[in-house]
Amino acid sequence: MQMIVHLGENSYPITIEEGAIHHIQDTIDTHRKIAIIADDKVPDQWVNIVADQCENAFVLRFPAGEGSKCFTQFEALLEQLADQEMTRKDAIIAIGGGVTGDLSGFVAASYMRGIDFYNIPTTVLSQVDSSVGGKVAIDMGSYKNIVGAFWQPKAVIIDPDVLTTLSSRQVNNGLVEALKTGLIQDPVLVDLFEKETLDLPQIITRSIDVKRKVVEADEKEAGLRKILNFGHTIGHAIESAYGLDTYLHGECVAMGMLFFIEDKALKDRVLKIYDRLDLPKVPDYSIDQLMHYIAHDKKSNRNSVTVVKVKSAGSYILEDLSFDQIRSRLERGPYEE
Ligand SMILES: O=C(O)C(=O)C[C@@H](O)[C@H](O)[C@H](O)COP(=O)(O)O
Repeated sequence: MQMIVHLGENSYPITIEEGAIHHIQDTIDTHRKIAIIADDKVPDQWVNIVADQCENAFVLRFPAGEGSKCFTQFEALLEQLADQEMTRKDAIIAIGGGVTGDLSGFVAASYMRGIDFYNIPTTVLSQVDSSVGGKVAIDMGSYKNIVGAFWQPKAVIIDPDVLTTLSSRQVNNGLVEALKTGLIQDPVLVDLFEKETLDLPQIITRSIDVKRKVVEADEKEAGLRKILNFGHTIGHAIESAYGLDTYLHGECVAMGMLFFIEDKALKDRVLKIYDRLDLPKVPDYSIDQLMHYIAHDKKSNRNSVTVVKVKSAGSYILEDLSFDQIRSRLERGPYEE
């Protein structure tokens, strides 16, 4: 199936289809020089399938992990594009997860002030969320996504078949972003997490459809798009406080959501889903340290931060909380009502 993200001249198609990786020419102009960027954990088989369909491609690998979303890696990739004499007419294809998409997308947004960027997500997290919407970024030290741009891809190709090479931890990590999407916008998506078997293609399709609509309504996060940050205010802070490679992004978002689910029955439901997904418990934390990171959140103002709360599945409340109010939320802890 195909969906279009309607953004005027930045509109693009999203293909969601088993086997889609075998016919990328349907949405990618492959008759030009193409830099394929993937981290070193993306299996060769996926990279080769894509490279073999391009007329003139070269592959750039970088070390897997959040640590690669840094200035050094960003610069190294840009240098390699220049060494390969990439021009403004050429393009980048990212194959991988959220880190690969964020980093390669920011390289694409920056090289010669912007070249075409295509995303072929190969993790659940990137297939349900990060590949769509054009947020591209690197981290600065332990501040997450603090340097970046909005740079929409020209096309996104989602092939659920490529998920077969992922570890179950990676699958579950990604599913958290889909659960997040359900909690803020789509109760049926939440129900899917309680079925006997998890229907991944359906979870992906429903998540991306919500994401597409939110991005169409608010591309640059002036208002509504902030709801996609449910769980991220405290989640990003935990991710930073524990070192960016201790917990996975989705695991931290799961922890962060608990602080702002404001209904006991819903929280119990969500905790059962967390058990099923084998997610880690919220570790001990220093409130001062988390507050330090929260103050640098992109949703922060001078003394407050916009947070997303959920009282019933499929609906959100956007609220400005003072730092003191956030502090008392942290004092109460994630498991209290
Ligand atoms: O696309 C968005 O908008 C999101 O907020 C999706 C988030 O799940 C994603 O993790 C995003 O990268 C975080 O955004 P940030 O603005 O807090 O860096």
